[in-house]
Amino acid sequence: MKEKRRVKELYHKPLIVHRNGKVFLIQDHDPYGHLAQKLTDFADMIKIPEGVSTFELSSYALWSAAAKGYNAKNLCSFLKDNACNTLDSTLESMILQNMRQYNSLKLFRHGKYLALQAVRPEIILEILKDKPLEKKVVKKINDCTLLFNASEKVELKKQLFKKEFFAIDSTNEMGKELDINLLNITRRGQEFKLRDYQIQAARAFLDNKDKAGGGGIVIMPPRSGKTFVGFEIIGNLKLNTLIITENHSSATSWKEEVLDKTDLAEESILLYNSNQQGLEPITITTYPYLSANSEAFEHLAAQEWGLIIYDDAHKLPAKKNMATADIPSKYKLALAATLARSDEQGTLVYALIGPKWYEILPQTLRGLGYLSNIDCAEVKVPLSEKAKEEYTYIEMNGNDHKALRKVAAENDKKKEALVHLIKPQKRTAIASYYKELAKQIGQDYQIDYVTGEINPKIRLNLVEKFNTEEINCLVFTLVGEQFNLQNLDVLIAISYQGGSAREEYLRLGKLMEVNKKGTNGWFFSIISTETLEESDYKGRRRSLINYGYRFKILELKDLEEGEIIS
Ligand SMILES: Nc1ncnc2c1ncn2[C@@H]1O[C@H](COP(=O)(O)OP(=O)(O)OP(=O)(O)O)[C@@H](O)[C@H]1O
Repeated sequence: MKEKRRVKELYHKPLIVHRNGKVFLIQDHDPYGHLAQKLTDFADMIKIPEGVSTFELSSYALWSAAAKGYNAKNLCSFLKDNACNTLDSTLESMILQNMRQYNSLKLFRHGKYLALQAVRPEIILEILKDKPLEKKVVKKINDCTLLFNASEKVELKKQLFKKEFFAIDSTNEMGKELDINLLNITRRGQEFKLRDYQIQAARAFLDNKDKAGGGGIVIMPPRSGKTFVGFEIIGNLKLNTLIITENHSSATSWKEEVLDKTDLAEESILLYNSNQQGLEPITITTYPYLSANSEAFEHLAAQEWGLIIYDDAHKLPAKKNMATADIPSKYKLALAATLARSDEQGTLVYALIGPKWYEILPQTLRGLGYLSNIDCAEVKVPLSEKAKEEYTYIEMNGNDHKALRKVAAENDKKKEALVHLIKPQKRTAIASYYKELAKQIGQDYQIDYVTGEINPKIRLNLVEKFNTEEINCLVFTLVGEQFNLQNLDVLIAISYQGGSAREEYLRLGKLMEVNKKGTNGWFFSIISTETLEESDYKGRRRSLINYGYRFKILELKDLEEGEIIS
């Protein structure tokens, strides 16, 4: 009895703060997720599975917090008030040290050079201890200032970041004025109003932007309206803007939205895909286009932008995209659903662009009714006799994993599960990594399919037909990832790009927007048991569980026995 009381007392508060900076949140103590949301102000969300969420007081998150106006003493008091353990003194000094970093280093132009100025000579001495940084120095002009070649900016920021130094980039240009206003009634004639959290996100950027050289990050889940946060910021800054997106489809959709929801004339908005074009006050382009066309890149980089919006900013740390961070602009906004990357370089965005000014968690938006609740299920089916024979043959003769994954993907038995899951009254999308499989399902069940082989115009037309509810079911491959499928009830995955957690999150993202009926979304993944596909899927399932989703495991007989989708 005494022991029980002791344990209860031990966990009578919501947080456990580890000396290495990990913060564990016991969700039972935070039923509405307010504390989890608060933690995003100064920590990075690592995972939020049911039960206990994990956050990390990383150096960049603490630097961001200091930039937002938090002080180390208040932050430590907050942690102490909410933690059931005693705060380790080494952690307290780590917090203090990291927060002191804010405003201690500045980058600015010095003639044709880049100057890095520290508030104390010891910081410069520390920097010079790092060989790669020391090698880049052109000249030391005094105890607190080093000069570098201007072309080294991105590399310099990258290396400073590696060593956990954060420099405020004050090299930014002025930009040109732009007369632009958001419309309350869109050009398509609909009422338009920003949601409260979108206004907060834009305010967080606008209020803080000048504290760290004009750059900053906003993190919001898929389908939460990051585009509109971007508009609110453009509408307030009223400066010429370059928008860089992940692909052509998303660039087109930015253009359509700017046209629909602002008073800017169509000729002032440009989809930039040829360096022969003149630039417009709002120019939209893509990372792949810029990385493949150095002339176009140079052309854009020679302008004085007022604002650059990096959409899907998790793409920025990719080697081929990183140079885009060097395009000069007065302000820079990075928009992302997550900074997670398989190479773990996502947080480099802090160094390249600036602090995290705002983050809202998916669970907060689900609680507010802006994102739908999604039921996830893994449907396990055995290999058919034919597939089993093929699978075993490959295993015994070279064990080619690519070939094994394909056999598992094309397992005939999956179709038995599929017929139970496609309901005429439910709006359903079927996702397949393998295009032949997508085509075959489409042909076997007379469902329209969107694959890379289909003419882009026809693809767009099929998506439009789906979104206007002329058709209720669609099969898509990787090319379909870029399209927004509206008012979806069910997503069924039938084949996979190995263990890609990103593909999993993008697929799930298609169900996140609340459907017209306000019912839960259903996400089914059909998996061939005792194959590589099954082991790949474990990691994918884990990644969604870490975002707070719950999984049911179903077998064929469960589908045969009863109605799974209500
Ligand atoms: N303020 C709003 N008013 C009306 N609809 C909204 C609003 N905000 C978001 N939406 C809806 O959410 C959808 C998603 O918006 P948007 O494409 O900007 O999200 P996103 O966060 O960029 O998503 P993704 O990460 O998938 O690109 C919009 O098409 C719209 O239907």
